[in-house]
Amino acid sequence: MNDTALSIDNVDKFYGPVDYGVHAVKRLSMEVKKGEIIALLGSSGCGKTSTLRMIAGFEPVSRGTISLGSRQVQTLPPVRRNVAMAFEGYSLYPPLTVRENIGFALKASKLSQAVVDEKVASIAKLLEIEDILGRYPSSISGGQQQRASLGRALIRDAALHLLDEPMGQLEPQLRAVLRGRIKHYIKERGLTAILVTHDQTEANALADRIAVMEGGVLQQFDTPKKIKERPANLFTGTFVGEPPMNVFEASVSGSGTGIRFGLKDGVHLDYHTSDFSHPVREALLKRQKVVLGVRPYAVRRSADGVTGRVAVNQWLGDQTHIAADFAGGTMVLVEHDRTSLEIGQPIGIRLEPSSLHVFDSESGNAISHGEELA
Ligand SMILES: Nc1ncnc2c1ncn2[C@@H]1O[C@H](COP(=O)(O)OP(=O)(O)OP(=O)(O)O)[C@@H](O)[C@H]1O
Repeated sequence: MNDTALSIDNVDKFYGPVDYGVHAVKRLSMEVKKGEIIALLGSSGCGKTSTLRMIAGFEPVSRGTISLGSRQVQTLPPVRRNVAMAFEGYSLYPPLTVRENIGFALKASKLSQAVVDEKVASIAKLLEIEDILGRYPSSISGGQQQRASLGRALIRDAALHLLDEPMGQLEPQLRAVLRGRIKHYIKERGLTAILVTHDQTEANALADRIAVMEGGVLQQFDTPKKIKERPANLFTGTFVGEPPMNVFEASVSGSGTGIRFGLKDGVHLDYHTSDFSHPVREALLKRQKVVLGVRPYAVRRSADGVTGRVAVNQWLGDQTHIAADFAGGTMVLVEHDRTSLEIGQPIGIRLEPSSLHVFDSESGNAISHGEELA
């Protein structure tokens, strides 16, 4: 049985003439399995909405193919794709009430009015919009319109559900509650969904796999855990994770028993050759320059570490964020206890070899993550 819900194969999107206009999506290829929830994550302008709109059929594909199951759809109009979409701009029908807007999606399904009403009531309860079902779109708030649009998409029994920033207008507490409910709803029904977001918490909480995009290029397509632990390149490493990964340019040199990373301001990080596996050692010593990355949660304070000076010490209620001047840059540490460090105080900073992410200084591609080659 073919369990592929969606295949995107070498897709390019140009706004304006092909090869000369704005190149919004570049040679994108990805496959989504039935029942998966995928997040397209990236900063503004990275091409995620263009990708979603091409899948839905609202934007023509400049090159490449898009298939739903075994059906190529890139030339079909939206109505013939069997795709349900919740838009950023809501696009509810103004002359219909919220109840009619949500139920409208089931018009073609030949369900009895009683069944439609029951389904609408159930999705409205899930989205906490039961009290506005009789109102018209013009008389409800942006957040309510967004939930109505989401309800209209989720109620459908489509091959694919596309959700564009589905909770962008909602308050944080409501977002957190709805995230859980929406995920449960999608999973319970075995729906396949792609959501666009620039919020990594949302992507991590909802998605089975995250597609990280930047500059129209897919940077990495992996589980949230893999993206965090094994970022494919410097972009993904620094984009995903809060606070962001610390990065430092470094030279690499080896002696008989050691590997030395030389950072700015004469700072050296010395490791024993046995701290790295043979393939990692070989890959590192082939280079003269690399970029070292370490997550703030993985930085340790230790008397025998390299000296940094505290520049910021902030207790956030459940964790401390410390920023230290270190090797010509800033090293951020996250600790679980409240610390009493003074500004300007020297601290010893230790980077365990197992927590080091090493990237190629030219391509930005990952070379190793701790013990393992990337
Ligand atoms: N209709 C258009 N005409 C010309 N350029 C466009 C058009 N729509 C988008 N673009 C450009 O294509 C690129 C990708 O835009 P897209 O909307 O897909 O990004 P995005 O990641 O969804 O951003 P956002 O989160 O801000 O919506 C951007 O450079 C954008 O300016």
